Amino acid sequence: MEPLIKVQCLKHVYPDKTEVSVCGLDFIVSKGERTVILGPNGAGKTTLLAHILGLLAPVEGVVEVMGLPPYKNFNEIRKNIGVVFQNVDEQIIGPRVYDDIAFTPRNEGLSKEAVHEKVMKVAKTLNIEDLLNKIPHYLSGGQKKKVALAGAIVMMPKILIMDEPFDSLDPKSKVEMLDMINCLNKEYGITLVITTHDINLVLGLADTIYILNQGNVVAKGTPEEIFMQDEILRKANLEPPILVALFSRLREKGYDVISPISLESAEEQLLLILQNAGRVGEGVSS
Ligand SMILES: Nc1ncnc2c1ncn2[C@@H]1O[C@H](COP(=O)(O)OP(=O)(O)OP(=O)(O)O)[C@@H](O)[C@H]1O
Repeated sequence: MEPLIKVQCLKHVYPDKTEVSVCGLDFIVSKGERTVILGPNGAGKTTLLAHILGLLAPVEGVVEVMGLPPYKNFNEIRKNIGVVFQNVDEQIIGPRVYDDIAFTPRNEGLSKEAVHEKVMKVAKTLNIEDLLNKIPHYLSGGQKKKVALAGAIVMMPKILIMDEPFDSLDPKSKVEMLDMINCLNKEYGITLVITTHDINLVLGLADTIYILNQGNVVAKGTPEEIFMQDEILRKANLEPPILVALFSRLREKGYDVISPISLESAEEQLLLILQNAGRVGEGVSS
């Protein structure tokens, strides 16, 4: 099956002559996949997203979304992609939250009733009905992210692109955002492409991870595969999630554990170790 997104050895030159390349492994995203892009500052993650969105045109290489070069088919491609930019202030434009979310459906010429139905549905999905009358400018950072997400998915796009969705969120809001994003993927089949520096959230978010470093796509794999590759991570200024690091230390000490992909899997394995040591239920305190 044709991938939804394909990028092969992309080269971009910004007006000030800064050259950015995303070469090495091909960047391929299939329908329904949750793809996370990791990499140090300046690796080219946002540049890659801008190409997928058709905001930039490559000097060399292939960028295709649904088989088409996005920059040449901007309107058609953008109908199928929702986006939440890193700085959401730049994308929230409505005088009230309701108008902001209603922007795209109104633009598409939907009737007043149809627009209202869409806005209310997405507000309910993201649990932001109480914000609809507010002035976006005065919302908190986390609320703004949710409003931007609502605007991005109000037309239920095939693909959702998010640049640093957890940036500046408090721990509880990060988990809420993570759950919302996963729900959009699970319930509505939306394909996800996400960049983040929040490595500890990646285990619960990614089917596939790509690592970008110094102009190259240096690794692609499942979280389990990626977080085993210490050398690649180190070179890209990345550290494995804390749970993965802990379990690799346990392995080094001879415990028969596998890298956990969730808190639940870590808990299960730790309880087993404690059970085998005969200490579960003893209220271990030392
Ligand atoms: N508009 C621009 N004009 C000139 N150079 C730019 C522009 N936007 C980005 N760059 C440069 O392109 C390179 C890649 O930047 P990009 O924002 O894609 O990296 P990133 O991986 O998203 O970084 P971060 O993790 O810090 O967000 C950097 O060297 C950056 O300075």
